[in-house]
Amino acid sequence: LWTLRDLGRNYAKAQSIGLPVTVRFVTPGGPLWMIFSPLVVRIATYLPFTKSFITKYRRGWECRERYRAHEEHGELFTICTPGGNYVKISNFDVADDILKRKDEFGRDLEAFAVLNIYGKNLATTEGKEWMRHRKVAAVTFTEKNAELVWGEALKEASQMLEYWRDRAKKPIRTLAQDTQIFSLNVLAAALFDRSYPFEGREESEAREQAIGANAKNGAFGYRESIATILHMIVPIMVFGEKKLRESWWLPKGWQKAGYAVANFRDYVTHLINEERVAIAQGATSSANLVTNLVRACEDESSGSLKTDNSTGSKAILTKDEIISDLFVFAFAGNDTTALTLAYILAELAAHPAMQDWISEEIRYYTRTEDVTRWDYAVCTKLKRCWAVMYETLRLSHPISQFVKNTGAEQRAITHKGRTHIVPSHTTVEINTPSLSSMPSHWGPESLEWNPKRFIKPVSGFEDEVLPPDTTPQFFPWAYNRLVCPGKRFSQAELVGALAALFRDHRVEPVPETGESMQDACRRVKRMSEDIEQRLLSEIREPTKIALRWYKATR
Ligand code: HEM
Repeated sequence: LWTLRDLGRNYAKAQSIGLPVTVRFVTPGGPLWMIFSPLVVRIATYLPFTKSFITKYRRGWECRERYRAHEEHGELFTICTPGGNYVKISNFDVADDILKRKDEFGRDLEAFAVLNIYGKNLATTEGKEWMRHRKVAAVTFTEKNAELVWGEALKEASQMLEYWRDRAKKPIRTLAQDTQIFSLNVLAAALFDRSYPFEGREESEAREQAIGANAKNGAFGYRESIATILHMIVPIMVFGEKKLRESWWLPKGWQKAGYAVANFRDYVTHLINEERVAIAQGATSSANLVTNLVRACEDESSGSLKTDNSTGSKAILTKDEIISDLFVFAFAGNDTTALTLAYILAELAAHPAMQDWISEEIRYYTRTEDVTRWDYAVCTKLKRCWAVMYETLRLSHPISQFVKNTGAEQRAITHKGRTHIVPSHTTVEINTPSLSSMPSHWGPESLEWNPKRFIKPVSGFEDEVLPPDTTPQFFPWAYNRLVCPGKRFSQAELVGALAALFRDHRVEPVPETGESMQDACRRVKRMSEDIEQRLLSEIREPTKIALRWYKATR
């Protein structure tokens, strides 16, 4: 009854906006629904007449429906739920207007509170506080750092390929978990300058058992800590670090998460102190993110080193804020890139001709198969690899919605000459899967995965033209003030991975019994675009994609 009362109230508010209204009986971001919806939806798949329920209620429906929901309800419409109203936007001008009015359509800080494990940071602040973090982030992600990422991505991807060819269980069904290990290792190098050899999940479990798994030490301490934190972020938020560590009655894995939080803090604190001493001694250092972040803060301070947590008069970030920002870089930078790489590889497996198309270009710019000799300058030359990355993000993006909130006041939105007043505390979501698939903008074949749409062929590789990576009509990394600080980082990582994997090798789906290769490709394409939203949007059943890597013959 309570739910129905809230739904009734919200319906009245939704109608006042003057946009078409559609009702959902559960709140998509409600914690209970987040936990139980996969189970509820799975049960529904076994029942008759549930197709429409599954289409609307399975989390991440926006990624599967793409522009079709807006075709049915209009470019702007309101979803009314018991927990609040959601205005969905699929119009470039309105989206642009909302993104520009950052102070009016701010972040839903409550939804982001989960990232405050180490205190407030770039992703969980607004206004002046956000500007302070943002200013430091802007000088932290340097081209030198992207170069470091490029080198590590090449190395890790070559090792991952070796694993897939020689050591992994065949056929390979671990695409999603392997790309996560890849991305975690690249992140370790970029953040801390620590290089880890690629190893499959089973290999690392065997190694852990051999050395006696302990979250507090071991050569892989940092990497395991961050992986554990990312995996257990919800229990960490609910119970807190101390309770997780001290509650014997909680599952062992949860206790381990408590130690992982402390472990990451100790590790980073140690590195920050080391860096501050290096600065005091005038030593030059590497371009990793810890170094860059600490140096950016020290440059702004009076020069006096602070090993305590005081802000002083000039230092821009305290030590805790530096730790929290580094954590959020790891959080924002790991799964986004890992999931994107999984999408890319699945799409490429389903489109063999595109593998040849990018390989041709990679071979043109790399004269040797020794990846350690591939200069960072090669990265921006591989336009076809960039096009593959763009096209995949266009159709399958790990962050499907730009979620904004009207905050304490009502806000006006103008659409096609009509002004709509959106009440206070209403969520406004820019629906990118719809914007990036509308046939009116992308053409009648908007749902086809075709990277060539991003390349203007002229004559020869050197003259091919690639559009910018962010415009108001295509913004996988957001744009203007909100642009992702890790944009270059992720581009170097993804293009590096593609170059190392596809120069001399190809991947193909392993057909099921009685299935032709063509049908297997179609199935893999379908599965790679069957997306479900967990924390981010990801392939719903990645283990059902079976792959095989082989050396290309020429
Ligand atoms: C394919 C990979 C990636 C994609 C598609 C991506 C996309 C985005 C987008 C769209 C936003 C804006 C979100 C919003 O305003 O609601 C964002 C923000 C952010 N991204 Fe990325 N990102 C990627 C990789 C990375 C990496 C590798 C890092 C860091 C190592 C990173 C760090 C961040 C941070 C810290 C923010 C928040 C910025 C702020 O609040 O000012 N991202 N990203």
